[in-house]
Amino acid sequence: MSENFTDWLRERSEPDWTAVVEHPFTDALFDGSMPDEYMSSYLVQDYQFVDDFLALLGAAVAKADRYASRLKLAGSIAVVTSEENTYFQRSFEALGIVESDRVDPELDPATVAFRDLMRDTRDNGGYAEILAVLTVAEWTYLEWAVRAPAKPDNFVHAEWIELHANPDFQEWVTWLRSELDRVGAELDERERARCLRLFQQATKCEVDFFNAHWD
Ligand SMILES: Cc1ncc(CN)c(N)n1
Repeated sequence: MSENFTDWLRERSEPDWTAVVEHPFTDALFDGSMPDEYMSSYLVQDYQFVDDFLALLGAAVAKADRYASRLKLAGSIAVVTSEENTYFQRSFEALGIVESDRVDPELDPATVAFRDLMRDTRDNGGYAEILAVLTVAEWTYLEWAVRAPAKPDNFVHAEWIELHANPDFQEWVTWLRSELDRVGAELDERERARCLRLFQQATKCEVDFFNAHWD
C-alpha cells in the first residue's frame, strides 16, 4: 500500500465520514442555535459513550506492543478522567440534568450500537482493531471541531468545541493516526479488511449518534 493506512481507511468510509464532520448538529453548536433539549440529551448519552470509550482506551493500554505507546494512551486516559469529566459535571449542572440521567439513563439505540461495537472490539479485537475504533472517534471529533468559526458564548457549547479543537488534542489525533499507520503496515490483507470493517462501522455509529439528537 503506497498511501497511509489511515487515509486508506478514511477514503473508504465516505460518505459517512463527511456526514459526521459536517453534521448540522455541529453547525448549531457553532452558531448558538442549539436547543438546550438537544444538547442535554446528547451529553447524557455521550457520558455513557465515554464510559465505554475509557474502557476501550484501557484495552489499548493492555494490548499495545510497546511501553512508549502505553504511556501515550495513558496520557489520554488522564484527560478523559479529568478535564472532560469536569466539563460533563459542570454542563449537567448548568442544564439541570437530574442524577438518574447522569448515572443510569435510558440508552438510545445509537448509544447501544456504539457501546456494543466498543465492547466487542475491546473484548475480541487486537491492538490495531482497537486503534481503528479509537481513531474514528477522535479524528472525526477533531475534524468537526476545527471547523468552528468562533467561540460561542454558552460555555457548554464553547468548551465542548475547545476540548476537541486544541493543540494537545490535535497532537493526540496525529499520534493515534501514526500509531495505526505503524501497526497497520504489519497487517496482512485479512487483518486490514477487519480494521476497515470496524472503521466503517464506527464512522456509521458517529453519524447515527449525532442523528439521534437532531432532526
Ligand atoms: C459519540 C462520540 N464520539 C467521539 C467522541 C470524542 N471522544 C465523543 N465524545 N463522543
